[in-house]
Amino acid sequence: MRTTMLQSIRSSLHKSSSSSPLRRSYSSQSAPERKVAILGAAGGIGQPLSLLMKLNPLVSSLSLYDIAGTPGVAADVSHINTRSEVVGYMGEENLGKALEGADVVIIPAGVPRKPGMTRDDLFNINAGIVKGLCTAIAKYCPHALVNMISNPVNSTVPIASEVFKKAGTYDPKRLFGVTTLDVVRAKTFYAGKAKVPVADVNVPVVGGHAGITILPLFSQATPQANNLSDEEIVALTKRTQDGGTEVVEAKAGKGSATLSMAYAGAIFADACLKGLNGVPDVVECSFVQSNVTKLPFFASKVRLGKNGVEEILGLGSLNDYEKQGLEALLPELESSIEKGIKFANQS
Ligand SMILES: NC(=O)c1ccc[n+]([C@@H]2O[C@H](COP(=O)([O-])OP(=O)(O)OC[C@H]3O[C@@H](n4cnc5c(N)ncnc54)[C@H](O)[C@@H]3O)[C@@H](O)[C@H]2O)c1
Ligand SMILES: O=C(O)C[C@H](O)C(=O)O
Repeated sequence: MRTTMLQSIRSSLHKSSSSSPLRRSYSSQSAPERKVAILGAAGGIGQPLSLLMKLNPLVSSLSLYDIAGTPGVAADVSHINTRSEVVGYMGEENLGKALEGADVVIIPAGVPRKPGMTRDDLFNINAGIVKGLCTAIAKYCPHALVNMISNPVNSTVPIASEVFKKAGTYDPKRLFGVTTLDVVRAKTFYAGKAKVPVADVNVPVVGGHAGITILPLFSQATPQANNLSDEEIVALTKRTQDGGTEVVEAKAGKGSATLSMAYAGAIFADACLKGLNGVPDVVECSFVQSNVTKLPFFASKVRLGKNGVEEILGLGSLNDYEKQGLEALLPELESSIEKGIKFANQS
């Protein structure tokens, strides 16, 4: 029973756009040494994400950093009999050690929403946290792939890019806003409505990670469902855009999505590791520096490789409803990006 459950979690983490025999044998037999650092590891997302990364056989060293609570989380997770060595680091004086040699840094550090708040309401606290952490990344592991989870992602990713530019370490191929939870939600909600097996579903989600900037492209969903009305597609779109708020309200003041986010973060980090390891055809949606629209950052499908972003895939063909959604999201996304850039340069 125990083995079966572990196997199924692992196989879910390892399932991706291509499941060739080459990939299966590669990941299980000859995975190189990889260090993953989680910043904010003792938090609501950080703890289950630490667990999921401990289950990932592509990780050889797991570095858990937070301002408090990491010794306990690290001791706990380290007893799990999987490949990675786990070390917990607590306090700013230990941040450098936590980051040194990291291949992938995942950042879920910062405050979450309460009911009635927007993600942008988190800016005042989280912008400073992200800026500090990215300054340390530039110093201690400038070549790591950075997976930004902290909200507002539409602004924290631009903040990170400016910090790295100032430090002279910016490589746009290595900076990612994690929007995987939007994809996870779109898949779940679509499968439920279209009555198709959820494991077979793919839905690209583009734009950004807040409200209307989250644009699921159900016209490109597979398997294609012909049984959904326009009204149902509108409702699915809105539910995907409001998925975070749905959880915030249900948690009634006790935070935002943590478990589903940890799952989504683990999927995205796994994709980054596979890309680094040379696994072909690893494609995930992510908020990255982009030429897909007139905006400097945009989420779309991205092919991951040995240097991070290998190729930014276009939007594909959009129907009229999606084209309207795209036009509508650009001003809000632009101002969130500008806010992040301005913050990084003035403070
Ligand atoms: N991208 C997404 O899809 C997505 C989804 C869910 C949540 N989030 C965001 O993730 C963030 C974390 O959410 P949570 O529920 O885990 O919050 P949480 O409060 O439970 O945990 C945050 C952790 O960050 C730590 N922290 C604070 N300042 C730090 C610093 N300077 N260095 C290192 N760690 C620090 C805290 O000690 C805490 O353990 C929030 O900003 C939330 O909005 C993003
Ligand atoms: O909604 C939030 O505040 C957290 C996160 O961005 C989410 O989408 O669940």
